[in-house]
Amino acid sequence: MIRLLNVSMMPPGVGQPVLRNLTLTVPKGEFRWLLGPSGAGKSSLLRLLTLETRPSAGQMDLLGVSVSQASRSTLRNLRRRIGFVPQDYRLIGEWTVFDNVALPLRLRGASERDTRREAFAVLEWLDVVHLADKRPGTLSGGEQQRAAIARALIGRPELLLADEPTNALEDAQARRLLSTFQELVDMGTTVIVATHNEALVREAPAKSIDLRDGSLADPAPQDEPALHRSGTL
Ligand SMILES: Nc1ncnc2c1ncn2[C@@H]1O[C@H](COP(=O)(O)OP(=O)(O)OP(=O)(O)O)[C@@H](O)[C@H]1O
Repeated sequence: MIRLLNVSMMPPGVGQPVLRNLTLTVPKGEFRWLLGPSGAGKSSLLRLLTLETRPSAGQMDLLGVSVSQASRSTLRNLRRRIGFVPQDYRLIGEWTVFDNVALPLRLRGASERDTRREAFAVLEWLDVVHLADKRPGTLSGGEQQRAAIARALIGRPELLLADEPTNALEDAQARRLLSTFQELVDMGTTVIVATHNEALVREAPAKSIDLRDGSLADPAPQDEPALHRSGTL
């Protein structure tokens, strides 16, 4: 469950908030599109939800943790429960795809045996297992994007956040990614996907968080109960 109550966010050195007074709830195991024109605040909201930045006002509860009151170690544990696919992938160029994907588990001190098993499982899931030994710089944009998605999924996150995860994918791959999101939702994962891809949104209609100029375009629907907890997005 994600709950924001009157949350604003003002980056340091910026005179005005880039997110204003957001109040919204996303129940566990639900999917939301994160929509809005360029500059509306989608990436800023994802940065809040990945705990890269903190609210400057308001209250944010993520996966049962009240973020403003949480200790450093609580936040560190919370971060491990969140998977993020950044817009720019952030793959480490000197490492193989396998090592990039394995990183979250290695940071947690998982055994090499478990790490290999999980890494190959997510690489297969994302259809990039044949690229395990390649370096990101030798891959196409779509391949790098799928590797970044595999890295976000390796820890079996309870919350998956993705920033434009289909912008380098061909239509068939984007559709396939939609079914991966559906599988995650069916497993109880909360999934939030920022996108400009209107065709994709039409293909998988679901509730959305609509931002305009740092605020919710239409605050009311966020408070309505979920219509679909399973089945199609
Ligand atoms: N750290 C920062 N310092 C200054 N301004 C910022 C900062 N972060 C975001 N902004 C501003 O906040 C606004 C929202 O930016 P954000 O990147 O969240 O929008 P977006 O909806 O993700 O846009 P796009 O679809 O183009 O990626 C923009 O006007 C941006 O310039």
